[in-house]
Amino acid sequence: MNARVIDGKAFAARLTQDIAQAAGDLAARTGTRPGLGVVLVGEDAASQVYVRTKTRQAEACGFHSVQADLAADASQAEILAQVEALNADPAIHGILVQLPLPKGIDADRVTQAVRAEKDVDGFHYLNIGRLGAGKQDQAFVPCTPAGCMMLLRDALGADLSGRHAVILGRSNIVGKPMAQLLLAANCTVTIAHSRSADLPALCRGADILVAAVGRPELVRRDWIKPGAVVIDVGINRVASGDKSRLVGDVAYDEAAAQAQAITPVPGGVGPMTIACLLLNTLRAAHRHLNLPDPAVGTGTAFAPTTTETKP
Ligand SMILES: Nc1nc2c(c(=O)[nH]1)N[C@@H](CN(C=O)c1ccc(C(=O)N[C@@H](CCC(=O)O)C(=O)O)cc1)CN2
Ligand SMILES: [Mg+2]
Repeated sequence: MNARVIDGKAFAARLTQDIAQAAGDLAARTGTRPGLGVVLVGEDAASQVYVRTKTRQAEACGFHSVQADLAADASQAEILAQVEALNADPAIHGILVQLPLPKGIDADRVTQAVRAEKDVDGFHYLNIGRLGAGKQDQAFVPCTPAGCMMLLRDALGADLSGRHAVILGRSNIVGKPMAQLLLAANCTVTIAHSRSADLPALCRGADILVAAVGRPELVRRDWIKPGAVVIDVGINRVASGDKSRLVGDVAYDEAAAQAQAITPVPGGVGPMTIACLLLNTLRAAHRHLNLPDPAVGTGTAFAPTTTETKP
């Protein structure tokens, strides 16, 4: 088999265009531009790139955007004061604090300080709870899993019912919310992690395999059921001669020989994370104005299935 490449970069570009259009419509109708506030602490090179991309793309969509850069040795009180200032700013509808935060800072304390209605990362316990209770339409869903769902539906169609989804990794940012979203889509869900017995055998049972463990090329050819769809969330920088290159959690060439469809790294899930952040910010602005969520991200290729609520 030669897998179809799921082009997350192109998908994200189309979605971002729709977001820009909807932001323009909102501004014309109400005079309100969606506002995004980003907090960056320290000088982690990758975080600087991600934050710059978020701010640049928000502005390209016509959003108002504010970026607060704090020194690596900023105190927890200083970071919390910055979050409070954005919470209080009526022009800001969405706030994110870029992770990871420097050692010594209580990341939970900081992420929980973001008001739930501005929590466009979906990290606030209220949003986590809404998602867990099957109320994702009222929640902000974390951006990476939201993007993975869109790519999955693009590959497999809107109805994922009955598929066996295996998620490698149980992080709060990806693995756990991904499990909730797949469950809401009526998949049978297995979460596998570092303590699970026989990871290759668990993965071989997957119609949908989502790898999010941060271990370069952990998933090999014989971990993949022929015809599976593979979503690679890993972004690992590895040495390559005297340079470095990015690889996912999946050995790409090996997996592409087995799978029906696969996301590349780079150019797969990563760009979707940023597009979904913009979409959450657009939704936050609509909710702030008591308007229904915009019909962006809900077209055929984006459409969620009805959630089965019976046990
Ligand atoms: N507050 C948050 N912090 C972090 C999140 C998040 O969603 N919210 N996710 C990651 C980092 N991240 C966004 O913040 C992110 C990571 C990667 C990409 C991306 O587009 N990657 C490219 C490759 C980039 C490269 O060359 O290095 C790709 O995969 O094509 C976007 C966003 C942790 N922190
Ligand atoms: Mg990627």
